[in-house]
Amino acid sequence: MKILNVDQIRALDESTIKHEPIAPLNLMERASLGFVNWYVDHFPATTSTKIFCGLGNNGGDGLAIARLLMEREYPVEVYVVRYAPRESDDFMHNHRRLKLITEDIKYVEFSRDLPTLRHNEVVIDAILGSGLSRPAEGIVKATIETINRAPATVISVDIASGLYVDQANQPDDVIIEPDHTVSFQLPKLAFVLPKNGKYVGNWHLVDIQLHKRYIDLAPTPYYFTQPREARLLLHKRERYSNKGTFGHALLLAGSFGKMGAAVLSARACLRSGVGLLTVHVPQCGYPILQSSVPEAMCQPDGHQTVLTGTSRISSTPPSEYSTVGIGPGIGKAPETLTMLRELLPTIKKPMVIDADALNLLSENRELYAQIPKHSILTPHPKEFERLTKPWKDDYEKLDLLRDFAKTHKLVVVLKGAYSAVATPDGEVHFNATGNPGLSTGGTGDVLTGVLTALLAQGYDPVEAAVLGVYAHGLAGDVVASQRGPIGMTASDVVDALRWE
Ligand SMILES: NC(=O)C1=CN([C@@H]2O[C@H](COP(=O)(O)OP(=O)(O)OC[C@H]3O[C@@H](n4cnc5c(N)ncnc54)[C@H](O)[C@@H]3O)[C@@H](O)[C@H]2O)[C@H](O)CC1
Ligand SMILES: [K+]
Repeated sequence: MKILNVDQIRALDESTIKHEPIAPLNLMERASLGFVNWYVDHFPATTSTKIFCGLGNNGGDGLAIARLLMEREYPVEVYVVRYAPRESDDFMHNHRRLKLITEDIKYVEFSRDLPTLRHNEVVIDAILGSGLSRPAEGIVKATIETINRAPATVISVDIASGLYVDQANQPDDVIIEPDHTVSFQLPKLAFVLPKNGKYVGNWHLVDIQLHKRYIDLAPTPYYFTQPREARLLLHKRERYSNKGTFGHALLLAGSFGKMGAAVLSARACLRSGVGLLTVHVPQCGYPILQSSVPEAMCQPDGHQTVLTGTSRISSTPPSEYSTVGIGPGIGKAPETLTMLRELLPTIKKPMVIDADALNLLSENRELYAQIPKHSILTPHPKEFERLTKPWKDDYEKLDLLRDFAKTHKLVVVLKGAYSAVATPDGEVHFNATGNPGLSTGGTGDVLTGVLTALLAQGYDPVEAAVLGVYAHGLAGDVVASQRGPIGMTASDVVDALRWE
């Protein structure tokens, strides 16, 4: 599913009006009805509902929503925040329609006009929508502050008032902090950026049949992966396949005290359909890996506690495996850096690079050019900062991410809420699955194992990253639903991986 920018959203609106064709007022009615259907599904008709409307089309939506809820006998109060002398045409039209069914529309010009908001009521925020062009001030600001202080449940129409659709807010901007955002048809970039969490709440999309052809043709680097889209990437397993069909992966992982990372990664790799797996570990890890992951072959390093290289031990060079995954628990010993230095130029296929392998790279940036093109890197934000440089907000981080992936022709999975998969072409695919329970030790090692397995099976690296991140997050969601997010461990996530 595409994520469009604010100009495209406006043009999509116009394109729908022109091509369907539909009168703007009827499109507003359709959007408002979509919101109301969602609302009716979530809140009973006894819910005391206060709707705050601005003077533009977001406010127009609010007025239409008020009328539609009144028709359904919800106890509704309407507050129009009068911050400017002019209203939009569709606002005015809906204002007239609402006045036909109620005399009781309240106007907020000064703070004293604001009502007291209680915990057992719902506030619908229809003050400002995608038309936001400057920070909230004056009575708009005072209204937003009053709503944010209130114990009421808050639901924003389309987007929280004060939040920009696709550009950074300033730290002192006043923005609604909703419990839910009910938006129209397509997600907005602001919804998937981690720092905006409290300005978005739980977000939901209602389909208002905007012009499909416009959406299909609209150029955008940003996508939100829906479950259906991720599942389409899954390869079917042929009936007459054998373990050779699914590749032979080499995983370089572990060091003294960090063998758990190797075990988790290996187990995840095997649970993700790899045909054969060889794990290269320091000698101290040999009995650990052999006994805890009997399905994997184990190759001990020449060194007791850290990884130094495969060449003295094995006659099969890493380049002969279907793919190589490196990083979980390897530490940053000088010998391990030497190994990485020697390894990278020999690998001609995309590989998976994680954790301390990324840290070693960031401390030796001349190695970036040696990373096989289209390899998958899986940094968390701190690791990504080390690979690049600090950023001032999520939008700058996103630019850095796209730039880095494009410049080095890599697939970069920036982990976090809505993990972002950046492609060598400069696209970014935001992932829908996952929950805060995944912020626990070892889940990153699990992801490395998953991605290594997918590359070994011949998945295209971008598809592997999108599908792998989706499946990993989904496994986390399954665990969270069964035992709650707090007690979740990385081993649980491995066991919950499913491919169907
Ligand atoms: N695209 C769709 O899918 C549909 C969207 N709808 C709704 O329309 C709004 C966008 O409406 P618009 O009139 O363009 O903008 P706003 O209502 O957000 O703002 C009105 C107006 O206010 C001015 N303004 C901007 N910033 C401020 C500020 N900080 N303080 C005061 N005033 C400000 C500016 O001049 C704006 O033009 C969208 O969100 C949906 O809710 C349609 O109803 C249906 C289809
Ligand atoms: K709003």
